[in-house]
Amino acid sequence: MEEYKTAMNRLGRRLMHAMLLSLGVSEEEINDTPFGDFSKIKTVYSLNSYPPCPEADRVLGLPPHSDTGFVTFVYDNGVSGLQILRREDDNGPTRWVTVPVVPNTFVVNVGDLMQVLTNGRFHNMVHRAIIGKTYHRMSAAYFFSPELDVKVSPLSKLIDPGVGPLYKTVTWPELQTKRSLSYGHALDAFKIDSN
Ligand SMILES: O=C(O)CCC(=O)C(=O)O
Ligand SMILES: [Fe+2]
Repeated sequence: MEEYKTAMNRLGRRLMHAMLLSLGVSEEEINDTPFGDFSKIKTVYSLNSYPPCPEADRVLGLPPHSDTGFVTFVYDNGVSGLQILRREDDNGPTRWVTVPVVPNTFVVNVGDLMQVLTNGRFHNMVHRAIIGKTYHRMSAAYFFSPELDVKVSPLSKLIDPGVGPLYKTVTWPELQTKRSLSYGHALDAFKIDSN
């Protein structure tokens, strides 16, 4: 387990760095944040079990939500069931799309705090888990979030000078509290109105 944790942390760090570098944030600026070297990152590992149900259409495995941290890696046992909410676009109205199962890969969910950190450049992903009629699905989610005392705000490089930050400074527990009140819309409370 320790070995797995070390490997996952290395992967999470590489991913977060790659995401920020892709937006033009320098390695130096990333290392200036309280989680650049990952010393202030908190990880949570959660195992989910979704047994089959004859009336699968009438139940949900996990209700719609966005993860509140930075990023989440999801690994499953090869049974599909994770769905993401696609917003209305040229291909159709707002709809649930099943994430295809690709063996030996992780699905990465972008969480609320990544949206804050990148000032909305990366967007959180609303998702849910459905239940199958026949197969038992299991998944393992590895969450990367800041330590409880870390204040997250948009990186200055990603703030448009004419507009200012789109989100207030927030800690993970503050976001979690809002989440329990308005499931799936926790971030709304921390948006800065540009008017
Ligand atoms: O089981 C899944 O695929 C999703 C799990 C998930 O969204 C969560 O644990 O937050
Ligand atoms: Fe989730």
